[in-house]
Formats: sequence, C-alpha cells, structure tokens
Amino acid sequence: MGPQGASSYSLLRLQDARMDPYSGQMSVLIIDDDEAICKALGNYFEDLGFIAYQADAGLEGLDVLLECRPDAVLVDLAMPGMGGLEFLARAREIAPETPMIVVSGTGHLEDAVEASRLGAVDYITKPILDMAVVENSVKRALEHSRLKRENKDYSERLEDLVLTRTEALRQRTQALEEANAHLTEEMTHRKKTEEALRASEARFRELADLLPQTVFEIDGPGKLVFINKHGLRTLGYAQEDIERDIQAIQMVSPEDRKRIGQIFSRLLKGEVISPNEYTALRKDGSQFPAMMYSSPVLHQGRIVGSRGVLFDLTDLKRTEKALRDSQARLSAIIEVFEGFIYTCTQDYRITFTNKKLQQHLGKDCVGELCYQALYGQDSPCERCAMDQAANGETVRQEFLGPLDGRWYYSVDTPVREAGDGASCKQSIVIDITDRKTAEEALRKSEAQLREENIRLRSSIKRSGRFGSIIGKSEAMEQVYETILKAAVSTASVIIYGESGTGKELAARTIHEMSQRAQGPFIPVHCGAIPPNLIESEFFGYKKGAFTGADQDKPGFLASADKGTLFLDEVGEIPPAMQVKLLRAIAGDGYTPLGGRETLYPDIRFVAATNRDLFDLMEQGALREDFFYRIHILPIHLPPLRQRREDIPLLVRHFMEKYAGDQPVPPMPPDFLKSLQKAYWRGNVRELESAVHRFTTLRETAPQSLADSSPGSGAPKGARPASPVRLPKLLGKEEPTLKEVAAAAEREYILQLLERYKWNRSRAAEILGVDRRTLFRKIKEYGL
Ligand SMILES: Nc1ncnc2c1ncn2[C@@H]1O[C@H](COP(=O)(O)OP(=O)(O)OP(=O)(O)O)[C@@H](O)[C@H]1O
Repeated sequence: MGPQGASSYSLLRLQDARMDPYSGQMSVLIIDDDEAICKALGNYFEDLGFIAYQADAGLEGLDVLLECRPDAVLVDLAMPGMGGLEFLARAREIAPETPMIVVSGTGHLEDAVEASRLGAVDYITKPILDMAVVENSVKRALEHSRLKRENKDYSERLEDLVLTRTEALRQRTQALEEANAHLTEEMTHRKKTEEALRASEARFRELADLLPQTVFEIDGPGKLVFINKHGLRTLGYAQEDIERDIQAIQMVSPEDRKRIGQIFSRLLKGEVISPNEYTALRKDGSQFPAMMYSSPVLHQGRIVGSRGVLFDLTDLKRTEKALRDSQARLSAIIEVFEGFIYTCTQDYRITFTNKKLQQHLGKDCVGELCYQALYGQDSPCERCAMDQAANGETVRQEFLGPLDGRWYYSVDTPVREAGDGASCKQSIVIDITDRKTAEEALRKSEAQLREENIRLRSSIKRSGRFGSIIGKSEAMEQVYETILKAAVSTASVIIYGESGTGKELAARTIHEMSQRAQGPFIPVHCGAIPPNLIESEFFGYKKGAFTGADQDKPGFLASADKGTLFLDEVGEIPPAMQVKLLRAIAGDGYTPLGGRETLYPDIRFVAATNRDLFDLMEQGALREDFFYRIHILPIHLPPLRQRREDIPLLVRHFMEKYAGDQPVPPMPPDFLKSLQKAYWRGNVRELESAVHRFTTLRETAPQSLADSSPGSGAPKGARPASPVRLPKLLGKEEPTLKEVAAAAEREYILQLLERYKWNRSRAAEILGVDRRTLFRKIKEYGL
C-alpha cells in the first residue's frame, strides 16, 4: 500500500491546538497490518487536515518514513515480517526526531517498556475506542517534537550566538587594546610635541626680546598673548603691565581694531595677508604710524593664532614728508627759477623744459632735438656734455649762446632713472651776461686800481706818508702793504711792535681805510683796566647790576658795534676774560652784567702787543684758543732804530705839529744827526717827545742820545732826575695847583721813562705804582 493523499485538515484547528504555528500541512504515517484500523486512522487524520500515509508492514513503513518524512508515526507492534519494536529500532536511526506512537493490541508491559526505550513517545492500546485519544497523543507528540526541535534550534542558535558574540567581543577587546596602545603612544607623542613647542615658544620669545622691532603674538580670538621688550618700550608699557593683564594692552587705535579683527579672521582661514598700515597706540594715548606684518601660527596643522612685527613708521613718514616737501620746494624752485632747465635723452631728444625756457622759446620743445631747438645748430654742440653725463660726470662750463650772443653758465648732470643707468642728461643754464660784464668792468677797475696803487706808492715815496703814518723806509712800505690787505679783509688783525712804534696809529689807519670807517674806533688799553672791572668795562652793565650801578652803562663791545675794537696790550687780558671775549669774537654774543639779553655786536677786532705772545702762552697767561682767534693777520712794526732813514721825516712832521701856527724853529746843525744816532727805545713816541721838548723848550739833548752807541740796548745806571721845568711846559702864566701837579707828574714820569729806556716795569717800581697805573698815566699824558 502506497502513501495516500490526505483529506483537508483544518489549519485553524491546528493553530487552536497550538500544534503548528507555521503554515504547511502536517503528515502522519500509520503502520498497521489491520487495514481497517489503518483506514480508520487515515481517514480520521485526513479529516483533521493531515496527510495520512499508510503502510501495512514495518519494512514498508521504513520506506515511507525515508521517502516522505512524516511529522509523526503511529505504529502497531504485532505485524508480520518486521514488527513494531524492530521498526522503532530502525526508524530511530533514520529519523530520530520524528515522534513515534505505538498503537498495540497486546497490552504487554514489557512491550510498552521496550517501545519507550526505543524512543516511542506514547503507547495506545487497541481497540481504539475513542479516536480523540489517538488524535491527542499525536498532537502531544507533534507539540513535543516541535518543542524539542525548537529547543534544539534555539540551543543551536544560542550556541551560534554565543560563539558569534564571543568572537565579536574578542575582536572588540582586541581593537580596544590596540586603540588604547595607539592612544598611549599618541599621548606620549603629543606630550613630547607640546614640550618641544613650549621650548621653541620660549626660544622664540627670548629671540624676539633681542630684536629692535616690535614683535607680538595673537591667539585665535584676536587677543594679545605676547609682546617683546622693544614693543613694550615703543608702546610705553612696563613689564608689570604685561604681568598684570597683557590683554589690556591695545596696540592700535580703536578705529583700526575692527580692521585687525577682520584681518585675523582671514588669517585664521589661512589667507596670506600683505602688510598693512595702522595707527599704533601708546599707553599714554598718543599715536604713531606703523606697518604690521602678520603670519599664521600653526599648531598640529591647525592655525591657532598669528605672529607679527610692527614697524614704527614715524621716521619713514617724516622722511617721506620731508621728501615730499623738498620735492614740492624743488618744483616751486624750478617754477620760479630764473634760469633754464631741460632734460634730454642720449639721442638729444628734449624730455622736459621748465617754464622759463618755454617762455623763452615760445613752446615746450619736448621731443625736439636739443641742439636744434635750443641752439639753432645742425649737429650736437661741440661743448655738449652728453658723453660725460653718460659716464656719470657733472660738467660745469661757461659758453657764449650761438643764437643770442649772450653768456651762459651751464651745469650738466646725469639723470639717473630707476634701473637703466644714465639714461639722460639734465642741464641748468643761467644767463651770466651781467656777471660777465661786471667781471669785465672789475678787471678794468682792478687794472685801474693797480695803476692807482703804483701812483700811491710813488706818492708815498715822494711824501713819505701813508694816511697819518710817516715813513718811507722799505720796512714801513711793507707795513703799508699789510695794512692795505687788512683794510679790505674782515679777519682779526694783530699788530706786533715795541712801545711807541705806532701800533695804535696803524690800527686806526686800518679802521679808516676799511668799510667800517664810518663806524666807531674804540681803543682799549687792556693793561690799564683793573682785573675786577674788566668784565663790566667790556660788556657794560645794567642799572642795579651791583652797588653803584645806578644807570645802564654800555661796555666797549657795545660802543664798538659796527666799528673797530682795538685791544692794545692784549696779553694783559686775564684768561677768564679771554674765554668770554673769545665767545663774543666767535659770534656767540655776550650778556651785559645784570642783563638777560644776549647781544651780538658787529665788531672788527684789531689787537696789539709789545710782548711775546708765545711766551705768554707758555706761561699760561694767554689761552691758546684765544691766541689763534686773534692771530690771523699779523703786522710787524719795526722799531725806529731799524728805520733811521724815517727820522728826518718824522722830526719834520713833529716840528710842524708842535710849532702850530708859529714858524718851525731852525734846527741846530748837530741836532738832527744826534737824533738819528739815538737808540730810541721809546721809538717814535720818544722821538716825538724829544722834538716836542725841542720845539717848546729848545732842549736838544734827548735821553736816548746817552745810549746812541751802536748795539747799545740797556740803560747804564740811574741818574738823578733833572729839576722839573713847570711853567714853560704848562704854557700858562698862572696855572692852577692841580695843573701844576699834573704837569710835574707828567714831566717826572717822562724823565724816568727816558732814563730807564722806557722800561715801564722799572719806572713803575721807582714811582711806587703798579704797571697798570703807569700805563694809564702814559696814555693820559700822551707820553
Ligand atoms: N710812523 C709814525 N708817524 C707818525 N706818528 C707816529 C708814528 N709812529 C708813532 N707815532 C706817534 O707816536 C705816538 C705813539 O704811537 P702809538 O701810541 O701808536 O704807539 P704804540 O705802539 O701803540 O705804543 P704803546 O705800545 O706804548 O701803546 C703817537 O703820538 C703816534 O702818533
């Protein structure tokens, strides 16, 4: 009997019976040699919706089991051939999971036990009185089998799950360990990097502190985090300000702060920012122009801030302004410049002409050939300085304009244009016709002057007089030459000569021949001024400057303004006064005693001395700087004994002078001879005195005659003074007592001076007065 198709089985019933939650028809194999039972059971289960397979023997049952794989098996025990127990044993091998239910008519307990041992899940005895018993048993068996299957599946799935999860866990643990190791390595690396970064930051800041520019660092949000020492100083902050609150330091003006913010955000995006100009701000609120260069600061590939340098542009701006100003001035000068200015290229093309030249030519001539447009030539001018200009030389020359016959002075300079060397020449041309004419006139007048000079010399030769100076000896002619030179110069003059040689006379002549002749000539006898008064005498004083200063008094410097100050006996000025005088001579001015204002007089200084100034310098009595300031134009007046040929002229001159309106008295025959032989230690002054005495007293024995032997130079012992001859000297019948005393004093001083060969120190000693007092008396009495 083959498997038979089952009648429809209610799925709903199956689901109600919770036998099979999944879709699909259940099947049951019924094995029984009793056909009726087999059929009844088959029909019954087919009615239930099962597919019912039927077999009438054990062996056939095994085949169906193998082929159809029923969900449950109902098997009889006692069957011909293979019995139920053997089937169970064999079936357990083929389909161990399929539930087997025994339906037997024997009812032996041993069979039931054996069937159970062989895997039967239930044991139903025949006759089957209620098919529902079989149905329930099958359903239970199917449920059990399902549960078992499910359990097995679940166990298997669980195992798989555990295995999968365990593997996943292992992998995750391994990944975590690896990640941990990586992280640790990363952290170490980062730590090292950060340490290196900190060290390099510190080095950067140390270096930045050495730079002479403002170096700063700003973080991402735009806040100052570092500024070097120079920056602090430039912005007027102190180290404490940084320590207190570095972010309070504002480097730029409030208006520029916004701009900076925008620039930093661009910088943070990695943009390259070109340098910008800002108005930098100092702590005290003052501002200055500055240029800022910024570059991004990278940390691990990320821009975290910026670093920059701030340059103070004050000097640059000032220079730029000065340059602009000077350019403007230059343009203004070019605009009003009275000469011609033009530039041209190396192929003689005009590139620029100034207004003056344009007016002169009636057009600008730019682009035209210079030699044609300016000089009316067919080829470059012979004097053209183009080649020299190309070599970087400046050429100055005078030339006669070929078109107008006027004289010009030109300065040709190379014009260097950026990059291409001496690409063209600039010429400045000035009309010098007037100067040339004046020069010509000057040359003519010089020639006339020379002629005049010659005439003057020959007139000196004839008359033996140069201004008020008498003498025509060669030595004196040389003196006149130097006086003339001194008269046309403004340099300081120093006159050397023994006492009485005419130093003051020479100084006065210089003054009278100079351009200052209309100004005052102030002689100062420095040796006669008491040291304590010297400053007030020279500088003058203001009312109230000291006790007794009851009104302003101008000093010698004020009196000599626009004239000549003659410093006689210059070596007698004390060194302290020399310093002050030096300043005044050098143009630094002076201040009167008790005054506030510095005065700058316009004075020509002429000094004189009968002493050796080098000796005085060595002794420390004369400052070197003072000496070199006054010793510029020296004049040496020769002593009278070295120009005896001038004596007759001088005698004649003085005799006329002292005779006044009276006729010149006749001179005894030997008198002139004796005068020419005398030593004349007191020089012209002494000679003048002798002639004076002769004219008034008819005295013919000058003291110097005593030393007339040639080579004699020193007094030969003192002799008693002659009685004083007063009444005649006074020229007055009844002089006052004061006049008599003064005349006696004058006469006695003169006698002493003559006796001691004008040795004033000796005379002062005998007179019991100091040298200054004696100097004063000599001047006072005109000795
Ligand atoms: N060459 C001269 N011709 C005419 N007079 C002269 C000449 N030299 C000197 N004298 C007269 O001699 C006198 C003295 O001259 P002066 O005072 O110029 O001499 P000094 O060298 O300045 O003397 P000291 O050094 O003593 O001041 C004056 O009266 C002056 O007129």
